[in-house]
Amino acid sequence: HEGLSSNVDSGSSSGLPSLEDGQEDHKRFYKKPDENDHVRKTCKVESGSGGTGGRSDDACPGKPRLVRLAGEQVGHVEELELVPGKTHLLKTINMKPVIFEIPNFFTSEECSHIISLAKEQGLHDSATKSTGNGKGLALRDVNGDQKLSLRELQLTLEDGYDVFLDDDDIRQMYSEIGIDLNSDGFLSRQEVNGKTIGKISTYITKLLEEQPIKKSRFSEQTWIYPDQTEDPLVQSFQDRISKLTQLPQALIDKFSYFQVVHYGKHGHYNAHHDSSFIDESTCCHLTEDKHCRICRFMTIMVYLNDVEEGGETAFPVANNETYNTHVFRQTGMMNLNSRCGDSNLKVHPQQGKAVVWYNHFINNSTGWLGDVDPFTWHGGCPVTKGQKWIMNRWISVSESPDVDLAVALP
Ligand SMILES: O=C(O)CCC(=O)C(=O)O
Ligand SMILES: [Fe+2]
Repeated sequence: HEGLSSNVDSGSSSGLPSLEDGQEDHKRFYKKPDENDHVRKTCKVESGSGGTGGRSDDACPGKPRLVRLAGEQVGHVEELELVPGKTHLLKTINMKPVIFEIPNFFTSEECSHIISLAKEQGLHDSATKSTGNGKGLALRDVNGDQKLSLRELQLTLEDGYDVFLDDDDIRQMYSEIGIDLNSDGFLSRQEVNGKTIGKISTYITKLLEEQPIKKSRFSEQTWIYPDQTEDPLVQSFQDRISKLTQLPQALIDKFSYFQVVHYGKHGHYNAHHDSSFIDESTCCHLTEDKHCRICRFMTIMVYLNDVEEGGETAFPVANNETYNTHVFRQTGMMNLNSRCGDSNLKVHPQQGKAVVWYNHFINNSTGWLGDVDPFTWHGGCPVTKGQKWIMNRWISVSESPDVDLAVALP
C-alpha cells in the first residue's frame, strides 16, 4: 500500500509550490511603488502593430512586453472609454494583489443577452479535476506520525478528488466502509490495507453524485466562441477587453472564447488560482492540449446578475502579510464553502460589474509571463439565496512573445 511516511505535504508535491519555491517575482513586485519596475507606464503601442506587434517601452524599444495596469492605490479611479461615447470607471479596490472593479462594464440588457446565449447552448456541470479512480491517491501523513488524522485524510481527498469533507463526513465514511474500527479518528498503518484506497474511492464517487455540494466547484458552465458567432455584443466585448487591457491585439484575438457559469443555491467555487505555477518542463496551453499547463495572465470576470444573498468573490489571502501556502491549505482555508467568512477581501456581485486582476507578474528580463502572484487565491462564496451568473474571460499567454505574437490570424 501507499507508504504513509513518504507523502509528507511538501507543497510542491501537490502541485502548489510554496512562496519559498522559486517565487521571486512577488518579492520584487510588492516593494515600494517607486521601485516598482514591473509596471511600465511609459510603453507605447507600436504603430501599425495590427495584431502582430506587442508593446515596447522607452527603455527597450521594439521589444514586446506584457503590460499591467498599475492600480496606483486603493480608491484610485481612472476614466476609460471602452465603448465609443461612453465612460467607464476603473476602480482600484486592492493592491496585493492588484484588483480592479468596473461598474456597468455590461448593461443589464447585455448581461441578459449573454445569459440567453449560454442557455441556448446549454450548460454542463463544472469540473475542476476528474475524480479519478483513486489509484493516484497519495495518503498525506503531514506530520509523519505514521497515522492519518481526520484532517490529513481530508487533505488526501482534497488533492485526489477535489472533494472537501469535514470531520463528520470522514467519520461517517469510516463507519460505512468499515475502517477505523476502533473509532479513534485515526487511520493507523494496521488499519490501512490494500483494499482501503479502493473502498474510499468507491465511496467518494457515490458521495459526489449524491452531494455535489461537497465538490470544490459546484456550478454549471458553457463556453462561448466569438469566432463562431456573429453576435455584435460578443464582438464589442472583444473590443472592450482590448481597450481595457492595452495588450497586443494578437493576444486578445487568439483565445477569444469565454466561459459563462451559473451557480444555483449552495453553488460555490473553493479557493484556487486561475493559472499554474511556472514549471519549465511543461508547455503553456495554446490549444486545448491537455498536456500543457494553463497559463492565464489575466482574469476579467463579469457578474451577469444581482445575487439575492451570498455569492461574493472572495480573495482569502489578499493583503495577508504572513501568508504561507502550507498553513493556508492545512487549515482548510481553501474551503470557501464553509470558510468564506474568514476571507480578507470579498467582492459583492452586482449586475454588469467586472472584476479584473493579474494572475501573473511580468518577468523582468523577458518582459513576458512571470511567476503566478500567490496572493490571487480566490473563489466564489456559496450562493445562499437566489442564483448567480458570471462570465470569465481569461487572457492566455505563453512563456514567449515569439510564440504568442507570431500566430497569423485568419
Ligand atoms: O464565482 C466567482 O465569484 C469566482 C469564479 C472563479 O473564480 C472562476 O470561475 O474561476
Ligand atoms: Fe477563478
